[in-house]
Amino acid sequence: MAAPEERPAIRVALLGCGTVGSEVARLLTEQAAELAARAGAPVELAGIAVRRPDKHPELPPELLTADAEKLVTSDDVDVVVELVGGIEPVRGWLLAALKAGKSVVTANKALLAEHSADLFEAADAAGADLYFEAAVAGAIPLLRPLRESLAGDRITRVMGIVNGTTNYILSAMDSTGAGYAETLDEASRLGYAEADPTADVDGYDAASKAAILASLAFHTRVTASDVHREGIADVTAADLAAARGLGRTVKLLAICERVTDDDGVESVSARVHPVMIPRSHQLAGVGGAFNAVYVEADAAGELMFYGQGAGGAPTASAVLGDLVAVARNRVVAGRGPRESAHAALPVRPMGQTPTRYHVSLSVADRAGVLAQVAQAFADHGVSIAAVRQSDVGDRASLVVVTHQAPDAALQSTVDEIARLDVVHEVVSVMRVEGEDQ
Ligand SMILES: NC(=O)c1ccc[n+]([C@@H]2O[C@H](COP(=O)([O-])OP(=O)(O)OC[C@H]3O[C@@H](n4cnc5c(N)ncnc54)[C@H](O)[C@@H]3O)[C@@H](O)[C@H]2O)c1
Ligand SMILES: N[C@@H](CCO)C(=O)O
Ligand code: NA
Repeated sequence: MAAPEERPAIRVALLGCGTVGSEVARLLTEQAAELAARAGAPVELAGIAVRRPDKHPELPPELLTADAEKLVTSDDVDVVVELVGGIEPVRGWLLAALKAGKSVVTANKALLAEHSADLFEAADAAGADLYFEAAVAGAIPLLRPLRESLAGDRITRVMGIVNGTTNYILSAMDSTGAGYAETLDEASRLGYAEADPTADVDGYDAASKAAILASLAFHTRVTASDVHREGIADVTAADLAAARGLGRTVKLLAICERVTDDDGVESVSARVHPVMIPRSHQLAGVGGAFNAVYVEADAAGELMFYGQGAGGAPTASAVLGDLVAVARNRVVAGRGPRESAHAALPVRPMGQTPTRYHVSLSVADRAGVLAQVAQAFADHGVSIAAVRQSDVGDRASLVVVTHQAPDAALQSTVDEIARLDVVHEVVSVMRVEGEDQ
């Protein structure tokens, strides 16, 4: 076999040269010799598509174009690296590239969470590769472990912090005691939240990632619309104070589970919502903009993946890893893993998903109140795990933590409790994960 530098180069079309793309372009140039040695052939930029080429004096003008559509099907291109983001027009470009036999590396979780089936089909038909490690948890190697290293195991659960912006905000609210709006303003001022933080704070970003994780973990097509989504905008300083009182904290978690019902029928549940977890839980110690994901599998047991989930260079690391994998496959005329959706499990609605609740109430401090509250739980078939009462003047603060019950039963219980005359205020309602110490 010829030396790597003597083999025909793998030619790369880079779409987008912003936060992540500019780091990919830099590393491709600076590490050209090492990348060639690892891939088995030189990996070279054939073109870079950006919205405004005149705004990029730092890039070689002969590589720049505003016409991504034309670049992706050019005969001179083997691999398309997409770092533009969003669904249209990117979906059309990538389908055209795959149909033309180009392999695709992308960091685009929004696109993959909606359209990975079409993209994989196009890749399969043309014998091309589709890699997307950077789309979930940035630099952290997580998707390839799920697709490859754990392909022989049976995964039962994937749970973690997959959005750095919301983790930063919740960590700050926990340490300062400040409210949500105030903390979001501060995060924006410091550059930890984007100008439009909607996709992060309302949980859309995490829900896309949950869909991708559930699809890979359970060999089932799961799209973003299958994921139950709640963001952090309704998390209050009172919620964090209630959590603190119980030795817990609040995190926005993506939780993907294989659920088996009493008849042995399996389904998949995927959800994103704020959760109270014990401070002793390893995810509680994940602060600031970091990401961490737990994977539980039958044979492997528990695995934890931790690191930087965003940022130009960390995300570019994952993109370049994929690019080397794709280049290696090209050099030996092979292919990476295809879509694995053979299990085709049904997706369980949130209402039927077993969860546990923490409910903090301000109630009248008189005989029979606790009995009325307990009766509401009993009426909905919800079993109570712990109750704590403390007196505050003529009122009492009542904290109830439940055992697992269908989420819909827990919701109806809380609705009924809120209507009881003896309940002055529902101070905080939140799902809980992890054992109490
Ligand atoms: N920034 C991060 O930390 C991070 C982390 C993980 C994944 N991602 C994903 O990576 C992708 C890129 O993110 P980013 O932060 O680098 O975005 P960015 O906004 O910094 O860069 C986007 C780039 O796309 C180009 N572009 C936009 N429209 C175009 C068009 N019509 N034709 C050609 N070029 C066009 C822009 O010129 C710009 O260079 C997104 O899918 C994002 O979700 C980003
Ligand atoms: N906006 C995302 C970037 C990584 O996908 C975050 O805050 O984690
Ligand atoms: Na990753």
